[in-house]
Amino acid sequence: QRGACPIINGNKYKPEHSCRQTSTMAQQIKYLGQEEAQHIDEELFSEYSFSVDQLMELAGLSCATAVAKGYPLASLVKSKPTVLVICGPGNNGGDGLVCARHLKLFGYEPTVLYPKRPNKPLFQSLTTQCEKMAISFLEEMPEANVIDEAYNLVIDAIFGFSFKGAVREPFGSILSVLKKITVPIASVDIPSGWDVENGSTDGLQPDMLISLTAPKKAAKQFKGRYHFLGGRFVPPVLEQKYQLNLPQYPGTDCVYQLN
Ligand SMILES: NC(=O)C1=CN([C@@H]2O[C@H](COP(=O)(O)OP(=O)(O)OC[C@H]3O[C@@H](n4cnc5c(N)ncnc54)[C@H](OP(=O)(O)O)[C@@H]3O)[C@@H](O)[C@H]2O)[C@H](O)CC1
Ligand SMILES: [K+]
Repeated sequence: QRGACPIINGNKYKPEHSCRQTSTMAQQIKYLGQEEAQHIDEELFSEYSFSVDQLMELAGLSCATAVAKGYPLASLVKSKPTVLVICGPGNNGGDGLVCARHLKLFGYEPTVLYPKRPNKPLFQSLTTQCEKMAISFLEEMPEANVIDEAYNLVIDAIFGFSFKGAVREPFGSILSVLKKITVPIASVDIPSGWDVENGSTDGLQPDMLISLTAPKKAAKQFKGRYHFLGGRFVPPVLEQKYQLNLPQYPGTDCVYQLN
């Protein structure tokens, strides 16, 4: 069923409808602006009483699942199933730590670069969980040729929907290296360094994008091979309030392939 119909009829999608039938009444999935994404996030915590770590766990699991679908273990070209996970200073970085842990459980060999660590219990716990699962942490960003030789792919969990302005160090240098690598990049929620609404013409060009909750406007500029939707935690009332028109996730899957 997945991808059979490009027009999505929110949670009222019925498989027996043909595309011709649904196109008259269906609406496309919504692409969120920066403020709207932040409002939804805030509402999930305040009105709906979710905790950050609950949603981060589901977001990170979605990312690991999308990676496993796009880059199955059997398809990897290096002798070991190595993955470099680069984590930023906010919740996007937290998603990356959760993703690394699930990738390890899925049989990958993740290594984490986490150069700016917030002094908060949540991020310290996520770091400890990774360390206790024998996931190693790098001290510094490797050169582009080293990444190409050592890793099958890179997970970009540096910045998400709160990114604004010119990139500050050390992330400017990290992004410059990422622009030079040839192994695929999978970006969590937004390709890091992209304007959340307008994208970027000379920024990263990830091979995979995993949009969380709903795609952000920048995702319209995404030209990579795989666009997944993840973060299957939105209560229907909230979805309706913001008219997200989310697709029906297949069965019990935590990701939906948009293209
Ligand atoms: N509802 C959901 O879908 C959920 C999504 N999750 C993930 O959370 C991120 C958004 O997380 P947030 O913490 O709000 O923000 P970011 O991770 O995008 O980044 C904030 C940090 O980045 C620093 N920052 C911002 N701009 C720059 C810049 N130009 N240069 C360098 N650093 C920058 C910022 O630093 P400040 O000094 O400005 O504070 C922050 O440290 C979302 O995208 C999802 O991935 C949740 O996991 C679950 C719910
Ligand atoms: K990102």
